[in-house]
Amino acid sequence: MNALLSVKNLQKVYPTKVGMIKAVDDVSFDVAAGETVALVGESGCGKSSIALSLLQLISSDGGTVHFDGTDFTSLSDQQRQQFRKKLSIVFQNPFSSLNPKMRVRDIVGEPLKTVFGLKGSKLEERVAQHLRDVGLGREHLKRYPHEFSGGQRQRIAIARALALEPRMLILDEPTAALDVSVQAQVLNLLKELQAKHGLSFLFISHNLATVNYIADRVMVMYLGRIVESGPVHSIFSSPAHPYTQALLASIPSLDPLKKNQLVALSGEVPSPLSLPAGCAFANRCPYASDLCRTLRPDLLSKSEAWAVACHHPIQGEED
Ligand SMILES: Nc1ncnc2c1ncn2[C@@H]1O[C@H](COP(=O)(O)OP(=O)(O)OP(=O)(O)O)[C@@H](O)[C@H]1O
Repeated sequence: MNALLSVKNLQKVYPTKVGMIKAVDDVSFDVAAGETVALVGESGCGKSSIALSLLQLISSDGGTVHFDGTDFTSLSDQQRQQFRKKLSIVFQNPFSSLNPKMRVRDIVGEPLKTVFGLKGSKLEERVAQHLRDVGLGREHLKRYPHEFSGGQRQRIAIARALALEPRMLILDEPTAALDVSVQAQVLNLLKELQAKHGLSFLFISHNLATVNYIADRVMVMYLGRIVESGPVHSIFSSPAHPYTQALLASIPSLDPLKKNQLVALSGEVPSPLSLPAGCAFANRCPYASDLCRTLRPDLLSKSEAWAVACHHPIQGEED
């Protein structure tokens, strides 16, 4: 696979008054051009820390992030600004991510002005074109964010992210704050835009039904580490990691039109301040052995595109 984004051994540690939190621990993955890779896991497992470290919006504490062949972590701030054009982010909450004092024309136009130097009618034309791409019209140019619904605001955020003509979008729970019917419309819009512009997506979500609908591959995270990764259709029909199995069992349906947020699994999640020596999932795992409690399993290939970090992976029909 020819990777557009290649992350190797990424680390992110937060020093706190009571100790160090390893939010991202030795995470490696690739995203190919045009591919959608999803990152799922319970709250606090480190998904946002990965997204922010990829863009170096927070500094990472180890590892490399190559985008289009260049190591993002070794660039100067100025060089990084250039690169952020190619790798953009859309945040979860369209109510807080858009400046309430700016008109849509300026929200979408600002990056076009500062980066491409557009002004006057050329700028207005380009903004109108980006708005059209996300299903909004010229009549919206002069309006402020509070005049729009949640779904429309997320469309504006997407138009802004696409204004710089990036090759990849990081989508951090892009539909979580929206009504279910609107979620489906935004997901379909993202798919359309992906096909039109050949975009890659890193799609961060709590919602497995949404992931099933939009992603090619999925990475399941638990306490800072990837515990299973591979094609969505394989993993969702026959999960190999007991944690993935438990996540899938906790949702009633893989229909993206149903509200399918992850529910809390039984058993206590270990404190990120003092992780156990062995597998971090062992205390919640029905299959855990003494080996699991003492030796942390590595993420090993199960088949060409499928990897799992478990001493006792669940055997599926394909095995
Ligand atoms: N600025 C910070 N200072 C200290 N700890 C932090 C900070 N940001 C995140 N953490 C901790 O790092 C861990 C990973 O958090 P992160 O927000 O990346 O997880 P997440 O999977 O994105 O969660 P959510 O789905 O709730 O957004 C958590 O234990 C969290 O409490």
